[in-house]
Amino acid sequence: MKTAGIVLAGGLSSRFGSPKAFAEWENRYFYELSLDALSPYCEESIIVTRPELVERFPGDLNVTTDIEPFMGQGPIAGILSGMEKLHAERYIVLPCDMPFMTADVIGRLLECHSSGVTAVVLDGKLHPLVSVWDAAALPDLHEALENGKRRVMDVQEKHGVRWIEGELLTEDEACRIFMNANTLDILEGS
Ligand SMILES: Nc1nc2c(ncn2[C@@H]2O[C@H](COP(=O)(O)OP(=O)(O)OP(=O)(O)O)[C@@H](O)[C@H]2O)c(=O)[nH]1
Repeated sequence: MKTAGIVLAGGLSSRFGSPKAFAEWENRYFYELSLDALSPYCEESIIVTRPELVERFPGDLNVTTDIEPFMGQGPIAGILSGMEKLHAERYIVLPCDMPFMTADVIGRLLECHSSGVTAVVLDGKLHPLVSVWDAAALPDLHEALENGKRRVMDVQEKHGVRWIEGELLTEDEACRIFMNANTLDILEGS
């Protein structure tokens, strides 16, 4: 079964103040850290970003933009666009703003996935973007966006999302690994 990775790297990064894909942690760009976490499990990965950022990525990477007419319509547009442009039977999706995500956690998430959609909940907080999707969800992503619905979770629920909780990682790990670097302050405090 072909598994592909999708790194969500669009959006405005308005809280962060500069494109989060090119924020750095220990001399690695965030997008590189996401690709590192995905690479052991994905034959190929694709980065879905804003048009003006495409040229900033190295030419040997698979980089694309949200498809029209859903450009910039949130993470759901990035997931749909990644699936449209890179064909696979299942996808591991990661936002580019979780720089401490590990390949080990992604491996455990994948092990928990059987069919439909699998995503993460930790301490009652949902992380719908850290997720595994069967390609069968693609028509429903389309339909949602065509109807102006942008909530990723609505599509996940339609596919009987399995929320993975304690089996994925310990409480100590969770806090840091699932840290969303939405602001520079959060990153600087790490
Ligand atoms: N491809 C794509 N990715 C997106 C889009 N909007 C957000 N993302 C990505 O989805 C993840 C979560 O994004 P958010 O933090 O909610 O939004 P953001 O636009 O990055 O940041 P803010 O402007 O501060 O809300 C990040 O990895 C973003 O890069 C979009 O319209 N298209």
